[in-house]
Amino acid sequence: MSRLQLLAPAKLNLFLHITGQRADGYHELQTLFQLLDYGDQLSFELRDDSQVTLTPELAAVPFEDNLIIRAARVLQRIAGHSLPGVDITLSKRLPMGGGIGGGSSNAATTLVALNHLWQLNLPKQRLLSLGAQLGADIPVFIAGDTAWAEGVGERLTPTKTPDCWYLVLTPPCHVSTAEIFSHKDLTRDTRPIKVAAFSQGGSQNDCEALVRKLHPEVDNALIWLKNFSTSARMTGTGACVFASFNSERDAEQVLAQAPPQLSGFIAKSLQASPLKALVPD
Ligand SMILES: C[C@](O)(CO)[C@H](O)COP(=O)(O)OP(=O)(O)OC[C@H]1O[C@@H](n2ccc(N)nc2=O)[C@H](O)[C@@H]1O
Ligand SMILES: Nc1ncnc2c1ncn2[C@@H]1O[C@H](COP(=O)(O)OP(=O)(O)OP(=O)(O)O)[C@@H](O)[C@H]1O
Repeated sequence: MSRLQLLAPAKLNLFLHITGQRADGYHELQTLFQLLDYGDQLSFELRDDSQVTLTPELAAVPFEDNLIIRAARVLQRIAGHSLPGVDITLSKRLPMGGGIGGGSSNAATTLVALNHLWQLNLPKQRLLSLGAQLGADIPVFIAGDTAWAEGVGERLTPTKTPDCWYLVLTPPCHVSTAEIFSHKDLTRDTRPIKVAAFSQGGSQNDCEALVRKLHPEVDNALIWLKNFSTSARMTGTGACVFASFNSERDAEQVLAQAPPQLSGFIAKSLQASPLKALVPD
C-alpha cells in the first residue's frame, strides 16, 4: 500500500481538573477525553524520492515546527535507514488554539499512518511514548478511545460515554495553552476524584474562569450557549465551548440562532477513532 487517507478527529475535555504540578512544571490533571466524528482530513502518499512535503502549509506555523512534520521527523530518525518520501495533504477544519486538539490529532495520525506506510511496525506502547514527547494531548489520539485520563494526560482508561451530539462554538480568538498553564491565577489544587464519581454535575474545567477573564470572546460564547444548555462548558484551555444534545436536530436548531460573530460546528460523540485499526498491539 502506498496511500492512506484518514480523519484526524477532534476531542473535547468533558471536564478538566488540575490536581497538582510536577517538578518539571507540567500539570497533573484528570480529564475525560471525548473523541468526535469531526476533524481534519489527512492524506499520505509515498514518493519515489526521500522528500517529505505538506500541502497546504499552515501560514502561522513554520514547516519544521508543524506537528505533522515533527512527527514524520521522529520516525525518520528512528528508522536508521533512508525511507521513501511522502506527500502529505492537510484539509484543515479544526480551529487552531481551540482546545479541541487539532495539532495533537494531526501528529498522532501522522505517527500512525507513517508507521504503517513505512512498515516500521513500531508497537502501540512505543508510538504512545513518542507521541507523549511531542505533546501531552497526543497519546489519546494514538490509543484512539474516548478515555478517562490522568498524569499529564498519558495515563488512559477507555471509558464509555453517552452517545450524543455536541454543538461546539469557536469564539474568534486564540488561547495559548502555555500562557494559561503558566498563569499565576490558575486553579491547581482540585482534589482528585474517582472515575466512578464522575458526573458532569460534580466536575468543572479548572481553566474556564481564568480564560473567561482573559478572553471576553470566550465569556460571551459561554453566556450565549448557557441560554440553551445548563451544561455548556469550555474544552481544554479554550477557546472552544460546547454543549451536548440528544439529537442532531436539537443542536442544529441552536446553532442556527447563533449571532453572526459566533461560528461553530456539530459533531457526534465517537467511542473509538478510525485510527485505532492501524495501531499495532
Ligand atoms: C489542556 C489540554 O488540552 C487538556 O487536554 C492539554 O493538557 C494540553 O495538551 P497539549 O496542548 O498537547 O500541551 P503541550 O503541547 O504538551 O504543552 C503546551 C504547554 O502547556 C503546558 N502544560 C501542558 C500539559 C500539562 N498537563 N501541563 C502543562 O503545564 C506545558 O508546560 C506547555 O508549556
Ligand atoms: N498541524 C498543526 N495543526 C494545528 N496547530 C499546529 C500544528 N502544528 C503545530 N501547531 C501549533 O500548535 C498550536 C496549538 O494548536 P492546536 O490546534 O493543537 O490547539 P489546541 O486545540 O488548543 O490544542 P490542545 O487542545 O491540544 O491544547 C497552534 O497554535 C500552532 O502554533
